[in-house]
Amino acid sequence: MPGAAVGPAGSPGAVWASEALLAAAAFCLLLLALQRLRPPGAVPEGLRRPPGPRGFPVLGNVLELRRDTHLALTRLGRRYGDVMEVRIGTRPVLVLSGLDTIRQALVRQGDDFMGRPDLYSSRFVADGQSLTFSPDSGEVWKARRKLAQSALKSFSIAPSPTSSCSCLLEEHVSKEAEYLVTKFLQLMEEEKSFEPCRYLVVSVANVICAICFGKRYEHEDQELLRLVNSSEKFTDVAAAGNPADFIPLLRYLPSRSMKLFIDFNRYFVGFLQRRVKEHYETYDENNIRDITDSLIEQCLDKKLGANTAAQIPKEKIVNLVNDLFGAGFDTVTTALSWSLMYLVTNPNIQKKIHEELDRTIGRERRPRLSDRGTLPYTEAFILEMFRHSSFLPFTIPHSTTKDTVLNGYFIPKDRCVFVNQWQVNHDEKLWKDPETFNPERFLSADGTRVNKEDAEKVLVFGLGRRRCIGENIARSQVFLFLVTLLQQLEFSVCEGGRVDMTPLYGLSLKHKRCEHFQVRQRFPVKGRS
Ligand code: HEM
Repeated sequence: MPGAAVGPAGSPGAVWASEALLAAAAFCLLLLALQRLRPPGAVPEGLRRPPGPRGFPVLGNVLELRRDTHLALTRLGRRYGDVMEVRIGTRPVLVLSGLDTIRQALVRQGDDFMGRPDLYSSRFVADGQSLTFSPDSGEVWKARRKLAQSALKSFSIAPSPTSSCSCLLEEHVSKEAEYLVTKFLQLMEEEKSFEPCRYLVVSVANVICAICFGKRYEHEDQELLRLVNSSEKFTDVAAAGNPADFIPLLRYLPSRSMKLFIDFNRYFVGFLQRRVKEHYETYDENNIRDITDSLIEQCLDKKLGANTAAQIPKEKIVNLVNDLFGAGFDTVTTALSWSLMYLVTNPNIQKKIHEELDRTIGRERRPRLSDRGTLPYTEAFILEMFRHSSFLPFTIPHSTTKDTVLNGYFIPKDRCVFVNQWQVNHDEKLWKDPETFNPERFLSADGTRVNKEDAEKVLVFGLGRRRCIGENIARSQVFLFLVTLLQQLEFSVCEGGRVDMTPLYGLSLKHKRCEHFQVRQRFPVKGRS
């Protein structure tokens, strides 16, 4: 059309211009749509994929990570940085190190990193309904977490109606710790040496049993012993990096550890179901005895509709007790057993704790939770035990809830994330001589107080949305158990007895049990209040 390219509005030229505009707009829309059709996981322009080691086809980096995964990933992190990607089988896993990077991900970008991956082993925990391990991180998870937190609070910090203790938790722990003192002295008389973990685990389990079920077990109770003494069957398979979680083929091959894991979970659920059934049979709405009763109350209250529990399917309320009981005994027992190992291998440190206890609490009265702020050396010892042992080397695996960016790296939705707590606690940029066990590193120059900033660098309870809900209870328990034991007893290992502190990798790092423990009573017990 001659002359059509120029002309006033309404002329053929104007029609051309608007067609060109339309075409340009359509082209932009098409580009946008194509961008949106970017294959999942593909890196958008201007961003990078996290660096990481090349792996073998099919296996990925599994051979490098097979043993002491926390150490292997710490070594690799030194080379590739705080945001690194490895492959386990064909599945990419994001590994986070460095306190600042972990704080950025779990706290400042907490919503993006609060998911849990759908791992094969998690399907067997609490019949796939676990608050802690299941992939749910939506509204139901939030409501369940809130309910579990409030139940835990009600039955631990609530005042004790029957004793002079400041709260129920203090009452339960004091009772169990006193029992341990008597038991250890009796074992010394009868056998001259003993293995302490077997007794610690029942006492710690009794504290969480009292809170959850209002029940205490004898140390010889076979039903409880079978449960608490086989927890390593759980921690072996639930450890970060278990190949069967990432390489589907392995699920079809016979595996002894997987079979033990499944059996353990079945027994665990059965044990808890029996307790819940007993509670339903004796339930009295005017006498809410423990956490199980209070969860039953929430279930029955659901029809009222206004409370948090209203959003949660009924069966997912009472089985919250699985998570509380499961998380509550192995972790605190492991903390106490590492503490005893550090005490017997560092007698000078034990002596300083004894001196502090004699000076501050004396010998006439029982230690209390309120003594916590008054024993800086003992607090520093506990912090150093958490840091040095880092017995939960990783948090429970996280996953991303949407596409996100961390430190300039693109991280797609549903990426499995390992958070390396061990690396933070042994980072030379944060700690002087990190491999040395030295409680003093947490104390002010005059030794009279714990340096809060240093204490907050120790990473054992996770951070952000998924941070441990039992942290306060756990810290209080470790403190009161230890202080009550150490007020009365001096721990040592009999002559020639070997103490092997090599950590054995799992969800929690354990040490080999030591049969050669001895105790000495520090002073005769008389008329204690
Ligand atoms: C020294 C003892 C303990 C340590 C070191 C510890 C540590 C942890 C860690 C690292 C996590 C995972 C955080 C994450 O994934 O980012 C966690 C989660 C959890 N802990 Fe603890 N914990 C201890 C004791 C307890 C106790 C006594 C209870 C309850 C009675 C408890 C209940 C839980 C629960 C329910 C979760 C799951 C939270 C969620 O997924 O939302 N923990 N804990």
